[in-house]
Amino acid sequence: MLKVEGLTKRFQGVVALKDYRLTLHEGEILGVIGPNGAGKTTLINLLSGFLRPDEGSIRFQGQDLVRLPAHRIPALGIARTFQNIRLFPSLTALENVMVAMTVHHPPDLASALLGFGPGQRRAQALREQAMHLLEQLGIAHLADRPAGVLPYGDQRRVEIARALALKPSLLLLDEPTAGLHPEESEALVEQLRRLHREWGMAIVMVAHDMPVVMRFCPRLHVLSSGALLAEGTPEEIRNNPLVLEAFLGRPSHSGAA
Ligand SMILES: Nc1ncnc2c1ncn2[C@@H]1O[C@H](COP(=O)(O)OP(=O)(O)OP(=O)(O)O)[C@@H](O)[C@H]1O
Repeated sequence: MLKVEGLTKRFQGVVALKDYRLTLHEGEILGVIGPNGAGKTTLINLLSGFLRPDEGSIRFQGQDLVRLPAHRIPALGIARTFQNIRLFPSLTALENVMVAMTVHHPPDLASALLGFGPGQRRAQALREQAMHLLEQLGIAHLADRPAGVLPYGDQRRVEIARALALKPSLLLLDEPTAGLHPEESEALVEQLRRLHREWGMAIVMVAHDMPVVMRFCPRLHVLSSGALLAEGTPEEIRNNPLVLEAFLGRPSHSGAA
């Protein structure tokens, strides 16, 4: 469903991503790991259309994403979350999810969703779908609370519910467990696993949290200084000397643990 070739992005003198390639199949889960500044968020920004590459191609279900205007990408079924959560803080959790649904619906419904204009019956159906998404993430009881006052972990869940409201076939998660306690991370990963089983969307998850990535992702890419350093199963990555060196910042044969 996704084929990326030769993807390169520079910021002034910095090469944030260079010559990156990826083939992702329907329903596949890929974890992307790497030290700080390795290019992980840049990759998510490129795949979601937030950034344009300097070189390379991104083909998603046969379409060339690089040539499409960024605002058309969510409607194709690519949804993302952000490392630093970006919700509308004064809208309720439910409203945050409903706003995302307007991507697939015409403006009259968008206004109905927000409480005015025609299309109120369809709006009611979508309200129920949004509620169902909050239920699946275990936060239905928070539907009417302003998103900005929710605990961090619940804001992450609202963000994931909002991404799912796009009915994505590709979900891009940027550090979904950042800032969560280990038990919270565990619970969120369990919910993601269930959602993946039910929905079957492909997922690219960028994360620092090794236990989470290793448990959730059957296949990993390791980025280092913008380059694809290694790929493989969690087991292969764990035993790869290049990866140890990139993470520890010294040769793995130095005897350092
Ligand atoms: N908008 C930007 N302007 C200038 N440089 C940038 C910009 N975005 C990223 N960079 C640089 O590109 C490189 C890759 O950054 P990126 O945020 O993709 O890394 P990362 O792997 O996500 O890091 P972290 O784990 O710290 O979030 C870094 O050197 C970063 O400073």
